[in-house]
Amino acid sequence: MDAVVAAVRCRPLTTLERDSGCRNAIEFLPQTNQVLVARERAFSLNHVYSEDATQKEIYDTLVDPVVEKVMKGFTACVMAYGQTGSGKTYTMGTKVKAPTPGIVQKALERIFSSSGNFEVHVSFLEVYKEEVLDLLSPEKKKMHLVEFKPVGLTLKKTGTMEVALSEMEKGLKNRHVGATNANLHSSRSHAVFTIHFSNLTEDGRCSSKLYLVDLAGSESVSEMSGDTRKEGVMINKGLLQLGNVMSALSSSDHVPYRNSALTTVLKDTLSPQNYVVLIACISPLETDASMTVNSLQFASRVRSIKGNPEAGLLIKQRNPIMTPFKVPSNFKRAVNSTIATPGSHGKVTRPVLRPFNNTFSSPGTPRVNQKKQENLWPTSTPFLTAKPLCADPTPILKVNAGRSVKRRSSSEWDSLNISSSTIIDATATQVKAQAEVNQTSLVQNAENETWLRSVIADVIREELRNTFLSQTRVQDGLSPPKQPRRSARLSMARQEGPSFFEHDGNTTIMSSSPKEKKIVTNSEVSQSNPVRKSIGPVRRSTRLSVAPKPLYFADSPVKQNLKVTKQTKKAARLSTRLSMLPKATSGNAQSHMNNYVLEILQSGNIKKLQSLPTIGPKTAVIISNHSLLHGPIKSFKDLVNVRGLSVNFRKRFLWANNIILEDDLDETASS
Ligand SMILES: Nc1ncnc2c1ncn2[C@@H]1O[C@H](COP(=O)(O)OP(=O)(O)OP(=O)(O)O)[C@@H](O)[C@H]1O
Repeated sequence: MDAVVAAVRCRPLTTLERDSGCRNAIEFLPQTNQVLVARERAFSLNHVYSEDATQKEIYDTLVDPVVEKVMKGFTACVMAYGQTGSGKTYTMGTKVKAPTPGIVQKALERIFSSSGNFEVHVSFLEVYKEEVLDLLSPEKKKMHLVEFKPVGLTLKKTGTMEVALSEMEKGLKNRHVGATNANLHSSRSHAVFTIHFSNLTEDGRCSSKLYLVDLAGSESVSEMSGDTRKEGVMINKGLLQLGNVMSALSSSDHVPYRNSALTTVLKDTLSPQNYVVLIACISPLETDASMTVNSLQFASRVRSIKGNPEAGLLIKQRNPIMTPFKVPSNFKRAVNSTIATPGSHGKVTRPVLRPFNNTFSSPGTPRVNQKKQENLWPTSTPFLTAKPLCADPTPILKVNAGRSVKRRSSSEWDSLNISSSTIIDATATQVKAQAEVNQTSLVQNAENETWLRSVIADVIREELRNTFLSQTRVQDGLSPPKQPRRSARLSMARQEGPSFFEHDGNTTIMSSSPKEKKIVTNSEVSQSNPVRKSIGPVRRSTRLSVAPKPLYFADSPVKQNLKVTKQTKKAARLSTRLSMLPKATSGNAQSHMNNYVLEILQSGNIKKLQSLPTIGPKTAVIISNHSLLHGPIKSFKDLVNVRGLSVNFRKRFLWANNIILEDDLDETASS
């Protein structure tokens, strides 16, 4: 059987739809596994099921082979995708008291009817507004994702099919359901019911999982308002990212699993090394043809993924000890959120020094609750860490890479003249720079540990001095000196110039300000501090952070304050696009301009359409699908009739493209 299978199932017309004269716009060509939408667009998939197909037929031909594979140790996923009200929940059977047993019920029946020594656990979660909720926990707790896995997800051991189904029904009562235009009981979240199967053989335990996913319906949010609209936006976001993951899997690109909660949760299973079955559920209505085309495009994309689960299983068997490095979940979260650099979502793998907690957090990263961080440090972590110095007078310096944690003895600290616990806020840019410079080399070179200690001791001494001075001021009845804010301190440091040293191989420039720059040779440096000799060149980011402001800012004071926001970027893009379009100066030129834009609209070419302002990839697809199904757009007025575009789209489009219509002028004049 194929590793990745894409199928389509069409629901029948309801009695109401038939009575109101709706026509079926879908035709099936079962011999060639093709489906034809509105007699215009044909899609070829692995299986096609017309409205007459039964639940049993779908399970037997599509899902049963996958369940067999799961019982042999493979991981698999069966997903129902489609617009709202197209029959996803019906097909999967994820409904309380489902009228006909769906895929979930039949898969459980198949598993529990098999003989052998095995264990089954089930879990049930939903992704609602980008949050992952455990449906089997009584309080429906929100879960955090660590290493792509929801931490603390409830697993229920089930010995019979009835118990497993009752667990699912319990979870379904917790699921978010609401009414939409298309469905009175519409699922407003993506539901993931997972069967964890463990085969207890003589050789040991062989575990696998079957993910049964009832996705929320893709929908056009332009006709929605309030909370439903917000839900719709989130649903579409998850589905869009799912589409991106599928595209990346089919083209062997980087797979952006982390871009949404849904794809993060499904990361384990959405891989060419697993079995994936996608059922695109479609509506037969002519009015839904555009959404149907979208669903079938998604299914075609999935179909093009080439998988090899046999190889995946081989890898799994060859590497049985793949247990990941385990650290407390909240520890990982704390560390990841603190040291992440802006724009990066990846796990931090390099050693990181954080001697002064929160002081040098990078812009945009949330600060971590200091109380929470206490006692979170495991004895062996891949991070080089120093415990926040504020709470403890004997800071712990942990240096990893196989070394044990070293705690400074009290006599050592006495020799540093540190007498009491002090709140240390590392005000010196020097420490940040030195710490960053030595992040890597510190781990590799044990000598540097001594140097780091001396740096920290320097700062502690400095801070003690400041504290002492401020205390004296208080005793003398004076208010303590105010500490400038971190941003102010950084900018002051930048203006002063490098307050640290630069290293260029032979010489080291040491200076406290640009005025008193002193160049010393390496030998001098090593005499004064033998450890510094082994320090590598200063990182570029560090040099930039301490460098004086660029000179060209001096000539243009306005530039200095200019913030590049999203809006300014967008405005700049828009003006560039506009400048590329021909300018309408006279009446003749205006009509020329109108025709030019209309021609692009009529072309229905997605790439060309996107060259017009206000048309992005999504709008381009909507217009292109409209042209395919209803013929090319005849005039700008037709934009109002394109399903999926917002009410104000035409107005915005005309304005942005410099289009002035005579009718509009007449209207404006009369009003
Ligand atoms: N193949 C089918 N045969 C008979 N009835 C069907 C079929 N598919 C769907 N239906 C009916 O259509 C209605 C909508 O189906 P369902 O709730 O499964 O849609 P959905 O895609 O899950 O919608 P949503 O995304 O809003 O949750 C239900 O009343 C269901 O019974």
